[in-house]
Amino acid sequence: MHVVAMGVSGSGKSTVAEGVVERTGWVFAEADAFHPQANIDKMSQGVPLTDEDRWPWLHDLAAWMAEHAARGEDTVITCSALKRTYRDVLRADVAALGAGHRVVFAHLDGSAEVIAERLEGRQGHFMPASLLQSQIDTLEDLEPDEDGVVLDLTAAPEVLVDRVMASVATGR
Ligand SMILES: Nc1ncnc2c1ncn2[C@@H]1O[C@H](COP(=O)(O)OP(=O)(O)OP(=O)(O)O)[C@@H](O)[C@H]1O
Ligand SMILES: O=C(O)[C@H](O)[C@@H](O)[C@H](O)[C@H](O)CO
Repeated sequence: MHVVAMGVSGSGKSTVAEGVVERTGWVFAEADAFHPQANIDKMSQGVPLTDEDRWPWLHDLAAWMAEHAARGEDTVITCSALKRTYRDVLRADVAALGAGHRVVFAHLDGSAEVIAERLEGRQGHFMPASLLQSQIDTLEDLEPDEDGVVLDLTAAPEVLVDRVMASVATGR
């Protein structure tokens, strides 16, 4: 089982992913830790990443999940995973290991206003609130054939973790 907490910057991915890790003890990674410094510098300067900036990063994350999957370990990651094609990359390496391995996306979804307030209240993070609009413009919702769940990001973190665990428990 591999859970990807997805959504735009400030949507609550880290909060939910950490809650899932507390409950399950699954191996955890923040996608931000996989960005090359050039990507972090770009975002810090308020410049949105391009597809070209994101592909190697997404492939590294997919490989990381599959390495753990191959050892029989479950994982939880945070990753914006904004486009369908990005999620296709994230799923691919684990899927190649065969049936029985799942990558479940948990999309933290909500209004720009609530997210902007959260970003403005947050200290010490490289991602400026000014990039929120480009994140929203880039976001493609989960499609019906994708294994995942859409969550209302205004719910309490414990409720969000309950929903993720319920969708993980449901076979696909
Ligand atoms: N369910 C929630 N209810 C209320 N506040 C929340 C909730 N989830 C997260 N927050 C707050 O919103 C802010 C952003 O959350 P968080 O860092 O988890 O988002 P993120 O999607 O991981 O952001 P980024 O992608 O920029 O790292 C934090 O200050 C966090 O405490
Ligand atoms: O795809 C992207 O543009 C990036 O992943 C961003 O979403 C940030 O890394 C993240 O949201 C900040 O923590």
